[in-house]
This record gives sequence, structure tokens and C-alpha cells, in this order.
Amino acid sequence: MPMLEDPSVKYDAFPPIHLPNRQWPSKVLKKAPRWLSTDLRDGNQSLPDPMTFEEKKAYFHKLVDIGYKEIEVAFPSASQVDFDFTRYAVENAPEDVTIQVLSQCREELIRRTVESLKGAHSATVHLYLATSDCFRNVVFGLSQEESKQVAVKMTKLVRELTKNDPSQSATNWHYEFSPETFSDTNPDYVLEVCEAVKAAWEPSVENPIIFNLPATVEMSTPNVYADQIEYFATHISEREKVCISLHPHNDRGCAVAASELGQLAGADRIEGCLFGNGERTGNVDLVTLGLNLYSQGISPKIDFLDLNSIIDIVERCNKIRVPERAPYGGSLVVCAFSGSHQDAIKKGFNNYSNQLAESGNKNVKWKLPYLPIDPTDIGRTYEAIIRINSQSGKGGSAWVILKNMGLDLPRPLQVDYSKAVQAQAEEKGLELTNAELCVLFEKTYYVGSETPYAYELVDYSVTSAKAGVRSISVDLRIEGQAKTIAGAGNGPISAFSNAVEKDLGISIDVKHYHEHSLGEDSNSKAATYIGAVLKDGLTVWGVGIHEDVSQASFLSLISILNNLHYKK
Ligand SMILES: CC(=O)SCCNC(=O)CCNC(=O)[C@H](O)C(C)(C)COP(=O)(O)OP(=O)(O)OC[C@H]1O[C@@H](n2cnc3c(N)ncnc32)[C@H](O)[C@@H]1OP(=O)(O)O
Ligand SMILES: CC(C)C(=O)C(=O)O
Repeated sequence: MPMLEDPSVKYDAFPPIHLPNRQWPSKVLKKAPRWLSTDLRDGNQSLPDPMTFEEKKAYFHKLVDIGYKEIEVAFPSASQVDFDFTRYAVENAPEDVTIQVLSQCREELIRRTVESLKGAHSATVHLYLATSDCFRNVVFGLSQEESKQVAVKMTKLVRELTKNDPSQSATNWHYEFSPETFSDTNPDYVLEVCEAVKAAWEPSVENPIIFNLPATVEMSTPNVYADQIEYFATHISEREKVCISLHPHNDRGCAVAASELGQLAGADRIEGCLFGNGERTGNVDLVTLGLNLYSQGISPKIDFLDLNSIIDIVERCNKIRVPERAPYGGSLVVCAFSGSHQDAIKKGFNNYSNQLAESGNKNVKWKLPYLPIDPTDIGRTYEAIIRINSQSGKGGSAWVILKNMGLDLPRPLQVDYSKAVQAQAEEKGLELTNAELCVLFEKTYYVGSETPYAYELVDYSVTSAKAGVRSISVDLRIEGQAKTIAGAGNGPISAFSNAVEKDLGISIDVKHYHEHSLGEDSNSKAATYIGAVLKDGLTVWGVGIHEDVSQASFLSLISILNNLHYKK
């Protein structure tokens, strides 16, 4: 069967809500919301292989360590593991962490759920019930009034078993109610149910009731969801006794946008999972939301510095890989292969470090091409940022050589080296590793090998017999044979070139000379780069590294001789 030519015979467009005075489009996010991690509940229930007790434990402690203060740990009435894990969380949670658990609106399940929370410092009982026409009619066969009555009755039961029970007074009890699926429910009916639930729970300003407004299935554009949230937030009574929570799923790929617009529209709290695990396409990704805030200068109050260790836990316990392109965390998102990106990033880093140096290392605004946040803020190192394949340019390979060998190649040498890199990348057809690039550099410029190359520098002496003239005598080994050459010039390099031309018959016209020190202490070495023009107009490069700067430049000339020897 082909796809439908006219899908409207099967699918209706989602009806927008009438909200001509909407305020959210002019608002700006200014602070982090309350976060609720539902990794161990919604995330876990959607896994092919749910987490083991040990995996839940490791995940839970990671969530606590990085700063989540509200964690939905289980559906305790679902299984013994869930019940036992809730007990573990209750007994091991720090006092400032609230343990949340979920239950259907069924008495026996609620009793078991509350039992699992006995002795918690702070706990949230979370009930959900179908309110949308589709869910009520198809799944439950309940009328609107019947659904509302169930919600009220079960809320009263939770109240009786928790905050009204004197034997439970050691716990700070909270209550969350989710009309499912909020985003597909008539907004006035949602309000009617939530008003009735609120009256049954009787929240206070200090301990508000949480109304979680899930996009159980994401069905509309995020602006429509934001309108729905603003409508709820501006029509619910005693707003100060209500915490509005969002629970967006990602069926249309817009959960992050829906959460952000929903916060502009009045939401106080967001429920989601690290890297967007959860039913079908997942819950909203808490990492993206947190780091989106961070990139706008707002602390998410969650510590993502060691993002790699978070990824390790997520991948190990979910048994699902974090995709390479996942915002912030994906292995490919803080790196660039393409030449123009690498060039811009390299220049950006230079500019940034200059600004840091000028300002004494403080308060420099991050403005780097292609990198929305500083990778080091999430524990990423430079190695990951620039990676080399056949799409790369000179800037990228020069960056790798700088970061791995400390060699700051002059621009024309970058061009020269990138030709060798390009040839190697095309031949290999795959990415070149940093180690491969360093070896290629050494081979291209005949430096750093254990086995001797054709030309070796054995010794030299420079004398200055009359003003402005330097004489040089150089002991070489050429393919194992000792040879001494001599020449003169107005400096040591020109004297060396003169000796090479006179005694070896090789004309080297030095056109480029660059040097810098390697390292900062007094034992540091010098790196010199010499570009010489041959008779046919071609430029050949040599690289020399030595403690003594003169010897480093002679080694550069030897590097040129080797270059000519092997490439002729
Ligand atoms: C949107 C969400 O993510 S909601 C959370 C979903 N998570 C889970 O379901 C994971 C844990 N669930 C479970 O382990 C099981 O479903 C249990 C233990 C809760 C219940 O198991 P069972 O009693 O066998 O019921 P089952 O799994 O078939 O659930 C369907 C029944 O629950 C009812 N139900 C579903 N949601 C609710 C609700 N919120 N309140 C009351 N009843 C509900 C359905 O109407 C159906 O009842 P029926 O059998 O009378 O038609
Ligand atoms: C229980 C509710 C909040 C839920 O998971 C959903 O609607 O997706």
C-alpha cells in the first residue's frame, strides 16, 4: 500500500486553543525550573530490559550527586524490584531529596505505594488518571464525571494514608496529580478535574499541590502546548498553592521546545530523563534543557561537568547508547571534521585565549564559532574537538599537531602539511587519529625517528673571522658516510646553505624562517621551521627541534635535505 495521497482522510490537524492575549511569546527564561528526574520510572518502564536493583542504585546515586532534588524512583506496586528499590531510596536519600513514586488510581495499588514510602524524609505520591476523550473512552469507558470522581476519591485516599495519618508525620508529604493526556484534553475539563482534586487535597502555599500536565503523546506544535499551559496557569484558582509541572514526550521531536515554551507560559517544574530516555521517542531530555539554560548564562543547578561519567551510567543502566548527535552529550557534537569549521574553531580558541590572557583569566564572554558552549565546561577536552578526515583543512591538522606535539606551524607550513594529510586521509578513507597525524608529521619532515635518515647532522662549528661574515664547518653523515662541508655567509643559516650549495651541489634559498620555544622552563627546546625555494620555484619545508636554537635551525636544513633526498 502506498502512503496516503491525502492523509487528511485519516489524520486530523490538531486544533489550536483560542488564546488571543497569550503572554508567553514576550517572556524570557530567567531561572532553572524545579527538575524531576523520571529516569528510574518512565525511563525504566520503557526499557526492553528494565534496570536491575544494582543498576537503579548506581543511577540513583548519580542523579543525587549531580544535583537532582526530586527523583521519581519507581512504580512500587508494579514489581518487587520497584518496591524494594523504593525502600532503598527512602533509606538512602539525603534529607534534601524528595522521593517520588507513581501509581494508578486503584485502591490496592495506592496502599502498596504508600507502604513503600514509610519513613521517608520527603515523599511525593503521584497518581495519574485518563482525562482525554480518547483515553477515557477507549481505555477506561469512563464518562467525564466518573473520571473526576475517581480522581477525587483516590486523592482523598492518598491524603488519608499520608498527611492525615498521624503515624506518617515523620514524612513531609507531597501530592502530584497527572491528567492523562493533558495536551489532548479539553482545557476546561482539565481545570474542572484539577479544581476538584485540589479541593480534595487542600494544599498550602508552603506545600503546593503538583499538577503535572503531560503531553503523554506529543500531538501538536510546541506553541499550542504553551497556550494550553498558559490557559491552565491563568485559570486555575489559588495559583500560589499550585506547582505546574510539565511532562513532555518527544513524539514529534519537539519536547525540548515544548518544555521551554511551556516554562515561558507559566510552568514551574519539568519532568524528564537524561538524554531523553522514555516511552517511544522518549521523555524530554533533561541534559539538553539544563545545558540550554547554561548556554544562556542561567545555572541549571545541575552539575554536568563530568558529562562523560553521566553518559557512562545512562548507557550502562539503560543499555541504550547515547546517539552521536545527541545535543551536548553526543560524541560528535563537540567536534568538527570539516575544514572551514575547524579553521573557525581554531581561530576562535586563539582569540579566546588571547582575551583570557589580557583580562587576567576572568569574565571573558564565550563567543566561539560553531561551539555554543565551552566543551571544557562539560568535561570535554580539545582532543575531541577537531578530528581529521578527507573533509578537513590545514587548520584542523595544524591544531592536532599543536595540541599533541606543541608545534605551532606557520601558515605556509600548515598548507604544506595538509597536502600530506589529505593524501593519507583519501588513501585510508577513514578518520585519521591524532597518533597517526603525529607520525605522519614526523615522517613528512624527517624528525623524531629512531632509525637515521639519509642526512644526519654530527657536529658543526661556527666562527666569525671578520665582522658580518660567519664561517661554518659541518660534519655530516650521508647514508652512513662521513662528510665535512664548509661555507660562509652573513649568518649561520646562510653559511650552512652556502656550504650545502658549494660542497653538495644543492641550492637552498631560505625564504621562510620561524621559531618558537617548546615549553616554558629554562630546559625548553626550540622549534624552527624553514621554507626554502628551489631552482624550479618549489618550496620545501624543514623542521628542527633542539635545546639549542642554532642547532634546531641546522636540523631544519637537514630536514630539507632529507626531504629532497627521499622525494627526488
Ligand atoms: C503514561 C504512563 O507512563 S503511565 C505509567 C505506566 N507504567 C506502567 O504501567 C508500569 C507499571 N505497571 C504495571 O506493572 C501494571 O500495569 C500494574 C501492576 C500497575 C497493573 O497491572 P494489571 O492490574 O495487570 O493491569 P494492566 O497492566 O493490564 O493495566 C490495565 C488496567 O489498568 C487500568 N488503568 C490504567 N491506568 C489507570 C489509572 N491511571 N487509574 C486506574 N486504572 C488504570 C486500565 O483501565 C486497565 O483496567 P481493566 O483491566 O479493568 O481494563
Ligand atoms: C504518568 C504520566 C505523567 C506519564 O508518564 C505520561 O503522561 O507520560
